[in-house]
Amino acid sequence: MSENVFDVVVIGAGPVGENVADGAVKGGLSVAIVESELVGGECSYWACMPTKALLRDAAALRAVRALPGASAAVTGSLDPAAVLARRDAFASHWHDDGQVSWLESAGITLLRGVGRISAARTVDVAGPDGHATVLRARHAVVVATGTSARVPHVHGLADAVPWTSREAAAAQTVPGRLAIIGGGVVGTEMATAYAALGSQVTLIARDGLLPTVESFASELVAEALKAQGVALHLLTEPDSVHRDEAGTVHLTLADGTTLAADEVLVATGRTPNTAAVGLEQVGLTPGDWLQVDDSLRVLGTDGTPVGDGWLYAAGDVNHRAPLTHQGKYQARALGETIVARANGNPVDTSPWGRHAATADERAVPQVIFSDPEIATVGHTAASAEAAGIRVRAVEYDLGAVAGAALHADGYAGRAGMIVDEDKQVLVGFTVVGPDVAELLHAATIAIAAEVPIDRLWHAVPAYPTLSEIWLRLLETHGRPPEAAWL
Ligand SMILES: Cc1cc2nc3c(=O)[nH]c(=O)nc-3n(C[C@H](O)[C@H](O)[C@H](O)COP(=O)(O)OP(=O)(O)OC[C@H]3O[C@@H](n4cnc5c(N)ncnc54)[C@H](O)[C@@H]3O)c2cc1C
Ligand SMILES: NC(=O)c1ccc[n+]([C@@H]2O[C@H](COP(=O)([O-])OP(=O)(O)OC[C@H]3O[C@@H](n4cnc5c(N)ncnc54)[C@H](O)[C@@H]3O)[C@@H](O)[C@H]2O)c1
Repeated sequence: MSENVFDVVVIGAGPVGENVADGAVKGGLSVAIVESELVGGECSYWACMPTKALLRDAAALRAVRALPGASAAVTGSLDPAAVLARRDAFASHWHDDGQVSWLESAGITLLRGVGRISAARTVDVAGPDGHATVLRARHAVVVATGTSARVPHVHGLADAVPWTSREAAAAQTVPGRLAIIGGGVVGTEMATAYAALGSQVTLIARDGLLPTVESFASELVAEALKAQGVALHLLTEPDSVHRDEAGTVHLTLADGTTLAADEVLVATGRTPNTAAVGLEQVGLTPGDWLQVDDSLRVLGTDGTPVGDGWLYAAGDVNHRAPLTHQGKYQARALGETIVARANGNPVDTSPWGRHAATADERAVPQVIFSDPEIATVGHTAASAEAAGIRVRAVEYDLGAVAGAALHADGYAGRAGMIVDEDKQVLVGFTVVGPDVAELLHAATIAIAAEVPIDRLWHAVPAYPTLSEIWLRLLETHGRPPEAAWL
């Protein structure tokens, strides 16, 4: 067994672990990163990149078909083999050489194997060749181990060998019939992708389709999925699943409906990869999400940082905002935090402070790449109310904006903004419609910068663009009374 000492040890080389390591190295610290599968994590090989590649061709085709002159130039149909081949390239053919080279160029030491905390500031690495290494950290250990698909306890489901998001993202053939359990983001995006690739898709959504977004957005996507031939079974769930000898999967739903499919995809949420990272060594329960404070230090059961604050958790594993961009945002803050503490410098975790991941609570942007797309940031009306904020919600028909009508014939979309009526600032924004993803960042800036509504009236959208929705929403809300926010 060999032993090595570094300033920082990171467990998990997904997008978040990589960025924590990079930040610490740039601050002059030595870093070892431990990875048990592929450097780059879920996002690069089985999540963001391959799934968006599966969706992109169908979105482009839809855009062309909404314009009579352009659609005349499109004579064939989608080529699934070409889509899957392009997806393979975006998943780097499931090889991580490129990201390993980047680690090397950044000066980060990679150890292949499973990392496990064995004592304070100590990580044991069980290498694939049976070689064990002990890593000691002078300053910090960071857990960035992400999540795995959660498979619910449904009778017969595990025996039916279901697809998880990994198999859906990496499939080499398109099933004739695909049943999807779960109407969240994964379920909705994969229903969109596989319907376009030619599968007969059935989606079972216990809590309705996309239950956490504004209903005007989820309803438009539900209608569009139905129009694409997707069978929606809402507000019910599977009671039992069985794969017969011929390979057909049979599902019986709680409402008595029976279904048959060639594959079944489970998309019912995630479970943290903490079962084997040695949480018991620090008095925590293996398999639990990691609770963290504002500087991402792991908290013990008494709510105070573990040990003297040497253990951190970033990304999906802390359950704050399980998205790649938010995890990388945490990673940037955490890299600087570890460097500051190592140098005995102060750490600013006040709201919007240099070392605080405040946006995780106030301004999380997300694009759901359904057809039509949904783009959201900050609160919905329901979440603002639950947070005790006095808000006013206004909505507007996006299709009525000149830029939208020009963008596509029959453009159907809608947008809504949530205004904190006491502070007169935007706290939430949702838009649904074809090609709305790039509209989102303006709203993210308005929320993170707390731009007063009165000032937003001076941010004039160009004509004729989709962004004119901003003007219509402001007009619908009306100008705040003078000095209302003082
Ligand atoms: C189907 C799907 C699509 C998604 N699409 C998007 C999207 O479009 N946009 C977006 O922002 N987010 C998307 N997400 C979410 C995104 O994938 C995650 O937020 C992101 O991957 C989290 O990064 P992470 O570094 O925290 O964890 P991960 O990417 O999960 O990386 C963790 C790494 O740790 C390693 N590891 C785990 N345990 C150990 C151990 N004990 N020792 C050593 N290594 C270990 C793993 O092998 C893995 O490489 C999607 C998720 C799914 C499932
Ligand atoms: N474009 C993106 O940003 C993107 C894309 C995909 C995934 N992600 C992230 O990946 C994570 C996982 O997504 P997900 O869709 O798996 O989880 P999710 O939590 O978004 O949705 C899971 C859904 O499954 C349903 N469900 C749970 N148990 C069920 C059961 N037994 N039967 C039927 N339905 C059941 C729930 O009602 C819920 O709506 C999320 O954090 C998401 O943000 C992001």
